[in-house]
This record gives sequence, structure tokens and C-alpha cells, in this order.
Amino acid sequence: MNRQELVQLIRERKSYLCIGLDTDIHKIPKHLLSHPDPIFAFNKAIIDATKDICVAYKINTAFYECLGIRGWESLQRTVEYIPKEIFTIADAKRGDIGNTSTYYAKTFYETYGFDSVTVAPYMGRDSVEPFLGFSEKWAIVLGLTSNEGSRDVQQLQLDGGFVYEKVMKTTASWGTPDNMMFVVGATKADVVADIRRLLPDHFFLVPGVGAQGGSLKEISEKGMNKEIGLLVNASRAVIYAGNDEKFAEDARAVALQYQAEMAGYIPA
Ligand SMILES: O=C(O)c1cc(=O)[nH]c(=O)n1[C@@H]1O[C@H](COP(=O)(O)O)[C@@H](O)[C@H]1O
Repeated sequence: MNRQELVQLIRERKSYLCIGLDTDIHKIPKHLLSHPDPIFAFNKAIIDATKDICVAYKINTAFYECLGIRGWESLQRTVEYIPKEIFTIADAKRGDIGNTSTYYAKTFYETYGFDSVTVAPYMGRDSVEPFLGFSEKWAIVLGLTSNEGSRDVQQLQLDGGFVYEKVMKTTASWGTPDNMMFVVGATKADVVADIRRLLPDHFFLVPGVGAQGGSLKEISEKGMNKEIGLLVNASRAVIYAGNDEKFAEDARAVALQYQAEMAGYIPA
């Protein structure tokens, strides 16, 4: 999916909601466990219940990889089930020497057909560039992450800024706002306006609302650009809103609350 299509989808749906399919076999409703593929059964119900109000689904591969071959099958069924007009993110946080990154990129873009993959930029230019050479595919690079540990390295002070600022500015020069986005944690709303000034045109993937306590209001007010430029992810707060037969309905109700709030922040 290209940037124009993504922006149009956001405007049509008045939504920049990304739903995180962090589907944990231990947390899904018990009645699904008799299904031949419980993870897919859960995801299918969530997708059916929310596909008209979100613009992206983020599949965190950890929850699938840990189940071995069956997990990869659930992942594949899920990504194939997501309607083509919705942006898909493989949240795999990859990045290695160039030769290996090329095969990570092929895995997620070609074998599984995702629109994007999350990438850790620590190994530098040759580890990120292989994710940028595919038409209408996106590398979503870790910028300032939502977790406590972001203080350990990302928020260290350098001459003239923080490590994360240097990393984001440098990494941005390897791609364009048409093939690269950045992860900016919702829990870091105090510096989002500064990051937006540094990178006025890029999309930001913003995880950390809901279970991690980030503010949708603050992130929206400080992080939006003229093309909206935000995908705000919620995983647990949406998908585990309920835990019985009506879990998908409960997920929709929470997703609708986010969407309604987002509609209020999108300028006419
Ligand atoms: O890259 C990510 O998606 C990510 C980056 C980050 O800084 N913080 C973060 O929470 N995430 C992911 O976003 C999701 C957040 O899940 P919830 O806290 O349940 O909404 C998880 O899949 C995390 O792995």
C-alpha cells in the first residue's frame, strides 16, 4: 500500500487506529480452544468485528513464533484474511547484516504479503536498506520506544540531542516518507512535538495507548501532520476487552471508542 492510499483510507474512515493482534493462546476465550486453529478463530472474529473502523492490523510475530509451525500457519491465515485495503504490519523487529536482512524482508513482504515490517536500526544503514527496496512496502523503524528501558540507551544525551533523535534523523536519510515510518511510543507524548518537528513528513506508528497508559489525546494533538501521519496501535485493550462468547463485540465497542475519539482530532 502506498502513502496516498493510506492517507485516503484514514480520511474515509476518520480513523488512524491500528489493532494489535498480540494473540496469546493463554488469554483467548476458552470456548475457542476446541477449534482446529484457535488463534486464527480468535483473530478472524476480531477482524470481522473491527475491519470497518480501523486502518491497520499489527501482528506481533512473537505470539505466533512461540507456537512453532502451527503459529506460523495461524499467522499466514490471519494476514491472508485481512481485507486488502487495510494496512498490515509484521511486528517482528528485524535487522541484521544486509544479506540476512534481505531475506527477512522477503519473508514478510513476499512470502507472507505484509505491507510493512518493524525494523531495529541498531546495526546501521546496510541492515535497514534491504527493507526499503520493495515497491509500496514499508520499514517501520524503532525510534523512541514506549518501554521503561528506552531510557537506557535511546534517551542518553549526546552533543546536540538525544541518541534517539540522532538515530531517527540518520535513519530517515536512508529512505523516504514513502517507504519508512518510525515507532514513537505513546508513553513519550512529552517529546512527540519535538520528534514531529525533526521529521515533519513521516508516518509514526504509535503503540502504548490502552494497557501501557499512553494518552491518545496528547499524541494526536502533538504528533499529527498535514496528512494525519499517525497509526495509533492498541493491542490488549481492544482484543481482550471481553473474555466470553461476545469477546468480538466487546472488542468492537472499545475500538469504536478509540475511532470516535480519533474522528474528533482529524481536521475537516
Ligand atoms: O514496535 C512496536 O509495535 C512496539 C514498540 C514500542 O515501543 N512499544 C510497544 O509496545 N510495541 C508493541 O506494541 C504492542 C503494544 O501492546 P499493548 O500494550 O497491549 O497495546 C505490542 O505488540 C508491543 O510489542
